[in-house]
Amino acid sequence: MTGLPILEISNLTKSYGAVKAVDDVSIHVERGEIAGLIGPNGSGKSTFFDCSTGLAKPDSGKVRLDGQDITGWTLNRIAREGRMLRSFQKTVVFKSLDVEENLIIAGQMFSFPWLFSTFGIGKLSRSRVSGLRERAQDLIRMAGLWDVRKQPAGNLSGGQQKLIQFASMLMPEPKLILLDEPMAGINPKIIERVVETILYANKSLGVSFLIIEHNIDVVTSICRRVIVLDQGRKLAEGLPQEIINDQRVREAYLGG
Ligand SMILES: Nc1ncnc2c1ncn2[C@@H]1O[C@H](COP(=O)(O)OP(=O)(O)OP(=O)(O)O)[C@@H](O)[C@H]1O
Repeated sequence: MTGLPILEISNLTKSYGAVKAVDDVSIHVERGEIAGLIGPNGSGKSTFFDCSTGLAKPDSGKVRLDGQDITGWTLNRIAREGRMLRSFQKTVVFKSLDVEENLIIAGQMFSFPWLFSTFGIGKLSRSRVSGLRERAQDLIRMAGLWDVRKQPAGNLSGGQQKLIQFASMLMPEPKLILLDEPMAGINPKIIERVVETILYANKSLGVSFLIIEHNIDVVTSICRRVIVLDQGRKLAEGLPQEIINDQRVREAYLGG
């Protein structure tokens, strides 16, 4: 992992009234890396994501994606032009559409946003859908959802819906994904599957990741480097093993 970082954020600051949610934080994500962002509740992790992905405007600081200054770009522009996507803590799927349709729609929204319907009749529409369907089916197999691919997403478990959401994010071939607590509220079997899917996307599809996660076992097993926030400031940064042995991190977050 050499060369320019895929994501470089410098001196990011964001206040809400008197609360300094993020206070002069600088971090980077190397190309091809899975990095973790951890810290206690209210330490500024989601605000940091919001300001990095165009959802909130930072008070100051710079965001560079692949060497390009994207500070001030909207969430949409960052997703489409920058190919940096983010997830939210709440899972969002099209509940009445089946798994395969969910993924095809996700690909459609990015590749052909000017066309109203993916599933409309017509030759162009059919060839467009067949390309998207092929990619969708590869991702569905990889996410372990093959047997339920024709079921409405709303009939599946919360964990399976998370997998659908994650696989949908891979449809537009992103360079970098920011995941906000991907393991929250899902059972250990699905956690294993989400981990495998992240590792597949990283190794086989070349997607870099920055992941907010409270499950420390997951963080230490998949992240190459971990950054710790506390009260809006960067408390520590290093290899997972260094981080879990760091006394400051233990006191602020890991429980002494
Ligand atoms: N929209 C907002 N308006 C006012 N205060 C906010 C807003 N968003 C966040 N905050 C405050 O900013 C601080 C950081 O919150 P943030 O949600 O970024 O932390 P977090 O580390 O993501 O927490 P958690 O792990 O609970 O999701 C908190 O004090 C929070 O109350």
